[in-house]
Amino acid sequence: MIVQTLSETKAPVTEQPIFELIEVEQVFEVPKPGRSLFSRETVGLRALDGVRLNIRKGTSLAVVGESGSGKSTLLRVLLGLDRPTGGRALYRSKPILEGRATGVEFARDVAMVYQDARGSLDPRMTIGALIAEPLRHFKIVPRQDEAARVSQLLDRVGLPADAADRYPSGLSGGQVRRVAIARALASEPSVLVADEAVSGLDVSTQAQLLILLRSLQRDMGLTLIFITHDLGVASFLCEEIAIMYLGRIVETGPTDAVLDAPSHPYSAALRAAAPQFFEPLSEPLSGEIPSPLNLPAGCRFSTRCPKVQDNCRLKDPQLGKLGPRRAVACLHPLEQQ
Ligand SMILES: Nc1ncnc2c1ncn2[C@@H]1O[C@H](COP(=O)(O)OP(=O)(O)OP(=O)(O)O)[C@@H](O)[C@H]1O
Repeated sequence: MIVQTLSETKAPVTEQPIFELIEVEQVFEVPKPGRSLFSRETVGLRALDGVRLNIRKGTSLAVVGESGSGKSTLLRVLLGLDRPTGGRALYRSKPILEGRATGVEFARDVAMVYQDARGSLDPRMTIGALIAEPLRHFKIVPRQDEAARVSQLLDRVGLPADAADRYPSGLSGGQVRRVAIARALASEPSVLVADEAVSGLDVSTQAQLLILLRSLQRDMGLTLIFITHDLGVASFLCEEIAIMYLGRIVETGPTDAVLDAPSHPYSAALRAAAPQFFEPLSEPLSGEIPSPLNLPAGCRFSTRCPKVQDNCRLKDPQLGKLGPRRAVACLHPLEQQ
């Protein structure tokens, strides 16, 4: 099987991506392991390493990977919370700036639903005031129309209008997530970024929230970027998937195609580890993800890969095109049926 590197491939022209990550690196200086108490020696921890990703406008993308694979770091770069130490991160073809410098337009257009929804809401404010806050901040509607817009937003996320007078402490976990979604939608964003937005809830509440998020994404034409550990969630919610391992994207493409016939052994192992959704195809993953302070030589998955071959320990595979909208970083990708 021939795998070209992306830079060699002339992809057919599609719509302009809303986000582009070009060889993005994020290196954190951390205390050197085993240093003496008084030493200030540091080493670079490569949380993101040569990440290349185009996110098309209006798509839904799941970013999946084990703990420590770099999902949250990627998200912080996309949100302009951290500036990458290398490469380029673009939003609508312009560099993403950091913090306040991202500007009002970016803050309005790219909304976030945090994993800790309850913690992200001020417990002293009513739900109505919490949702009105971004309406006012971004001057979305005149003051006299705020209450009506709050009711509309509550209705859109499946909460009754009288929820506006309640406080976060009076709501269930699922209801609080709905409030966080309503608040994110208040600024009329075109991008919604959600970090494990349905984790830690019972299965039926999770299902209701996933149905809500899917209908919002489709009806409003939102670009949805969804971070999750759960392949079942990714497959239900997202048209596209990017699978991360140790700071790299190792496989990306349409979710159904990737999950039906994974090309990277890591993707296959993740799928095999989700028996509630899939028939096991290959052996589940064994061992821990290595430390990013001590990256394996060659392919970084080589220490755990059931298909490892000699050259995998020597050569570091780059993400290469595998077909239309599909790419994989593996020297010996699994054969596609
Ligand atoms: N501010 C930081 N300083 C130092 N190291 C960091 C920092 N943020 C993240 N890291 C390290 O970068 C690597 C990637 O972390 P990240 O939180 O992005 O992973 P993740 O895939 O989101 O994990 P999880 O699913 O557990 O949230 C980890 O080794 C983590 O310890």
